[in-house]
Amino acid sequence: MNLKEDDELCRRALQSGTVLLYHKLSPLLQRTDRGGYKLPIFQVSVVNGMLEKLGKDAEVINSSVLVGCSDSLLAQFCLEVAELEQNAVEELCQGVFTDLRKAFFLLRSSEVPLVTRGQALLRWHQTHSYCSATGKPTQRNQAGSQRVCHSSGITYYPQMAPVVIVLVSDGERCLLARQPAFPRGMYSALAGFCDMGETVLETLRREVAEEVGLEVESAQYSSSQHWPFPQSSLMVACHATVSPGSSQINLSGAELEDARWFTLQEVQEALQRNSPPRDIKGEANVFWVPPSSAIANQLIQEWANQQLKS
Ligand SMILES: NC(=O)C1=CN([C@@H]2O[C@H](COP(=O)(O)OP(=O)(O)OC[C@H]3O[C@@H](n4cnc5c(N)ncnc54)[C@H](O)[C@@H]3O)[C@@H](O)[C@H]2O)C=CC1
Ligand SMILES: [Mg+2]
Repeated sequence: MNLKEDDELCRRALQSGTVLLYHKLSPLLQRTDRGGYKLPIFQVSVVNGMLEKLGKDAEVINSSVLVGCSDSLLAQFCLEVAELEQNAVEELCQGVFTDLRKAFFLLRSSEVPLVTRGQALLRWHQTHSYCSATGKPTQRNQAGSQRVCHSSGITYYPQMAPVVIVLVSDGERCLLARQPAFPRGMYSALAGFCDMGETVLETLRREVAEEVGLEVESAQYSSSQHWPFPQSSLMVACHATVSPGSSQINLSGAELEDARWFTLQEVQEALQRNSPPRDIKGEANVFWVPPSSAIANQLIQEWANQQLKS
């Protein structure tokens, strides 16, 4: 917390901290010996060395934004290097800048929260460099935890839009749906943004009614997750039930391409597949679910475990 409030302290923490690199909001990933990918976290001295080799001003490092603190209490920062030559950075850092949606599937679940938080903060800075009241430039503090317009006195803080994501069950089956933009074969839980002033339960009931025409009987909170798409959301994950007698799906609006009830067996098979399945080529109809780093996967796992118990 002190690092957010105290510019000088934060500047010092940066000198001994670690940095994640992004190029136009795509994080740098490195290949592992086992053919997978990992998220490299660089010592600031390494990034400074890289800047020097590229003939860049050492001041660039000061535009890093504080993302968090490691288990060993080292401050962690993220840095947008869009002004540097992408290939040159990739070569020097032995990595590849990778679209975040792809990185989601490539990284371990434990690496995902950090990489998404970094991108969300960098994106927020890029889109809040002007005051929406005066149109004048805003100034960030050293940590990048706020921006101030000195003309209007308004302080801006990074924002998240609340979203409810809900796995609906009729007791025997669970309801999963797909949007046209989803990768082929992938189905997920229903989701929707909270309207201004709504409670989580009101959003949940409205979204289920709007998207699939069902009336929720009961609902229960499960957990939450930060989600970087399309801007920055706080996903509030819930389970809900509908009465088995009123489970007729009625797709409405253009948002969903399909919504279906899936049995426990179908869901278990999907959970065991890779996300996305490697053998997807030619198999247009193979059903799979979001990867374990997505909260939808966690809801589906919880539902399957609950069904197995009962
Ligand atoms: N983490 C996960 O496992 C999953 C995450 N999601 C995410 O949940 C979010 C919401 O799901 P949707 O079904 O798309 O929402 P939705 O059902 O509310 O429909 C999206 C529409 O809502 C409107 N909207 C209202 N407030 C908005 C805001 N603050 N930002 C953007 N659009 C807003 C827009 O017109 C947009 O086209 C998406 O960002 C999606 O990526 C969805 C499924 C799984
Ligand atoms: Mg939706």
